[in-house]
Amino acid sequence: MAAMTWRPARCWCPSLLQVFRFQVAQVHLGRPTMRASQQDFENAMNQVKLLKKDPGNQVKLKLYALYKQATDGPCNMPKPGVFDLVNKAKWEAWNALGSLPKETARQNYVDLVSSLSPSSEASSQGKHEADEKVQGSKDIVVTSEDGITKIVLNRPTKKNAITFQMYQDIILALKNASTDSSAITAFTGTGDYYCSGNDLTNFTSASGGKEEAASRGAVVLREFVNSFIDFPKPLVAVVNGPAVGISVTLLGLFDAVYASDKATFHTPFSHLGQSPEACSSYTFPKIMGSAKATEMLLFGKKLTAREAWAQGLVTEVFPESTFENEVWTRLKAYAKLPPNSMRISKELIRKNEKEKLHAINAEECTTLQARWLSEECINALMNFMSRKAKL
Ligand SMILES: CCCCCC/C=C/C(=O)SCCNC(=O)CCNC(=O)[C@H](O)C(C)(C)COP(=O)(O)OP(=O)(O)OC[C@H]1O[C@@H](n2cnc3c(N)ncnc32)[C@H](O)[C@@H]1OP(=O)(O)O
Repeated sequence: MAAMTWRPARCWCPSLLQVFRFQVAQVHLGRPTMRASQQDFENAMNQVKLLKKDPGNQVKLKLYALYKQATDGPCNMPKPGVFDLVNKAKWEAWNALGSLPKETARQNYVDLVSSLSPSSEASSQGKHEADEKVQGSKDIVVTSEDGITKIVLNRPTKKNAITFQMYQDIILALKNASTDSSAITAFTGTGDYYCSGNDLTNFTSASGGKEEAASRGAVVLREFVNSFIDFPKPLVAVVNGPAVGISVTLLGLFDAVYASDKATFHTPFSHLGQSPEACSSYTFPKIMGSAKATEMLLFGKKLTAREAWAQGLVTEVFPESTFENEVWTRLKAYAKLPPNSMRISKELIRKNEKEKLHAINAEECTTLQARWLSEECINALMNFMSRKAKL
């Protein structure tokens, strides 16, 4: 293979790549404790698929590089284009391993996978086994009592950012809640955040090319938002803390929004090279007027709970100290009202716009699918992922 001339190209995110090269160099120097068999290697590959906790992008790039080195040997692919940021990061990772022998790469891969805390994974798997059987993942917890089905975003270490699995779990939870014995369905978050929106690694960690990931994302998003448009029972958001992105835009499809006074409401779509979703391109101007909607959806103005209340996005703001007690006491009382009457009244309020909302949702998803492939968006996602990588 012709020696690859390596020019110190202007890195799109030098800190991430430098950190990554440094880490890969460490792996390169790693001395295999024993020679991993092919079976060990295959077992390690299967173990990666079972990891419950996302190991982060640096580790995933390292795993990718060691896998390629162990199976294909030294990097033999042409360097991707400057704007193909994700594949360029993967190419850099592999190329950084140089002439590391296949056997050593295989052993390092096995060692790295086994270091991703399999014991704690096992205990957490045991601990959440029951939950996952019910909801599909431990990150969405659904309970039903006092006439209220509560759907809880339960990923506090990641500010309740929504993964692809969580989108699916919420769709299922709403489907089940629409026919269960509860009168009201409520959403809330665990920890200090309500929700920090879409998990920004959803696309960078997705298998297949970025076009496939964007297409799949648009399909999931459209189904996800439709499940809110079509939900037949009173739907209440209990906003326990800061809300970002899709967790804010969805509020236009809720029937009531109760917020702690520590909650904030932020839709940084332009910053992310993205565009509005969850019908907010229609509901926000309708709720707060086009100028206030522009400040949020285009300029990314973050609102306090009181500002969101003044603009009609929030129904009522409660002091943090009494928020949980006041809101759940009120919802338990509302849940005792005749459920069919509430459902029929909601249908009267919403039926005239359902078709329009479905069409708006479809258009927003098509627009977003293109935005996710834009350089603006890819750069923004990479910047987010490298913002903590410091040398
Ligand atoms: C099917 C696809 C549907 C797509 C629909 C379109 C939806 C669009 C949106 O929702 S756009 C909005 C996306 N969200 C964001 O841009 C927020 C990004 N996060 C942040 O800005 C900050 O994390 C913060 C302001 C929310 C909190 O900051 P801070 O208090 O400093 O905490 P950390 O940043 O350290 O966060 C702790 C931990 O959580 C991880 N994390 C937080 N938010 C996200 C996220 N949205 N995606 C992925 N990961 C997130 C963060 O990386 C930290 O992880 P670490 O401890 O570093 O492993």
